Amino acid sequence: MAFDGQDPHEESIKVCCRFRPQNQLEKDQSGKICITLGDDITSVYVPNIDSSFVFDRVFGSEASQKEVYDYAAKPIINGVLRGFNGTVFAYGQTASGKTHTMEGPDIEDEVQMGVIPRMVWSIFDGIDHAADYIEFVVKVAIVEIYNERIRDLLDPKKDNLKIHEDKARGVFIGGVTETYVGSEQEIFDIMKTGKYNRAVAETNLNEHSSRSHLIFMLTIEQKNLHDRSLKVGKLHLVDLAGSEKVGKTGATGDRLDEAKNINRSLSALGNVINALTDRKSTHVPYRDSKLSRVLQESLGGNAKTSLIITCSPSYYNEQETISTLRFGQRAKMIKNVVKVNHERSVEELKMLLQRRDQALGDLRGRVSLLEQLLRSNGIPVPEEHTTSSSLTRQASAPPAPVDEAEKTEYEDQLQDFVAFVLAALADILET
Ligand SMILES: Nc1ncnc2c1ncn2[C@@H]1O[C@H](COP(=O)(O)OP(=O)(O)OP(=O)(O)O)[C@@H](O)[C@H]1O
Repeated sequence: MAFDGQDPHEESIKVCCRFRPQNQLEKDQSGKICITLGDDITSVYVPNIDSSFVFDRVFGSEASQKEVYDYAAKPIINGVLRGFNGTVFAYGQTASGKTHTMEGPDIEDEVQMGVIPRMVWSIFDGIDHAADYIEFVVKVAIVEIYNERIRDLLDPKKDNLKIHEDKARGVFIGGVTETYVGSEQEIFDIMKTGKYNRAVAETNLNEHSSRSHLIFMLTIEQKNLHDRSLKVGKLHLVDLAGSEKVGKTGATGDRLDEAKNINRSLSALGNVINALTDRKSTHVPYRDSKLSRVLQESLGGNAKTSLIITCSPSYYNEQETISTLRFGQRAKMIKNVVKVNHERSVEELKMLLQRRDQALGDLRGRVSLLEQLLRSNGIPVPEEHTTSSSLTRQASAPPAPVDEAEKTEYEDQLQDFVAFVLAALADILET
């Protein structure tokens, strides 16, 4: 495995906190604010619990979509274009601004568009500016996790997809529809299809968009046409379900089950984060929920990850805001180990074999030339040899290679043999 000159290295998760403006309900409740933002743009103080929380960046309610994207998501997208895995996810209570941040109120409006549409523009911009010997393939998939089932939003009949893991691909969702895309507009159309399929389920199965986790997955393969090497970057953009406590929702019956499932997957996510940041913990419970399993590489694994926690500034939602801030603070301690996913393509391997065969041919030619020289000087040419040490005692012709695995050994022996003949010739010249 090659790493594009960059060895695997540790990288902390980047955690940003975004406060939205107060909504009408909050203004009607009293309009009181429960937080004070620090002048340093990285801290937020909660007077009621006399605690400060420090993040990589804290965005106030006036922060633009572009500012949030440029700081929290763009570096991750650039990483994916260099062959790293990347994840941007939004966590916060219902109506705190997760969807506003990830999608935005209008995915085609330049000012209002959120992280996902901005990412689409960045990716195609990156592709347009890449060297012309790099060939790109971009694939998109969209799923939601609802009541512990993974549903394919590009083919809703697939409503219980399974998670698999193997050495080459890491953790992945088996059988998910991956659509090849060649332009920004194609991705926007796919996003609309996904949104439509999600909305159809909504009318059938209660209103659930804020109760399911939405995962937008994008894979970028880039083939270098010069050396045939292949890099694969995977991007996960995640809009989580609301994180509020079950009690506050006033849910009963099916809704209560739903709320418990959301809580279960979010608390499983919290447990994973706790285990990753607790030195005493030896087991990370990724398998306790579909969500934590899908995000396995993003938390403590091979991915550049950015978490955007979204909060209400209102006194009315203070408890949820504090719990979100604590979640973010804990996540900030996670260290991932990231590396470029540099895979060997079949063409690259064929080319390397071809080069080695050529080098072997060159060596053989050199050997027969040297043998002729030996013979013309009346020196007997050794018949067979096995190791370099036996060469010094009894020179011999190298054995024919049996298979590819033996070629390297054969090559070494040829080189030893050439060295031996050169030494013999040097002796002749001296005498
Ligand atoms: N930073 C912001 N600036 C202006 N309006 C915002 C901001 N964040 C959120 N809003 C508004 O607040 C409302 C709720 O936001 P949003 O739907 O994004 O919440 P959510 O966290 O995704 O909720 P859910 O968990 O239900 O999906 C929306 O009307 C949205 O436009």
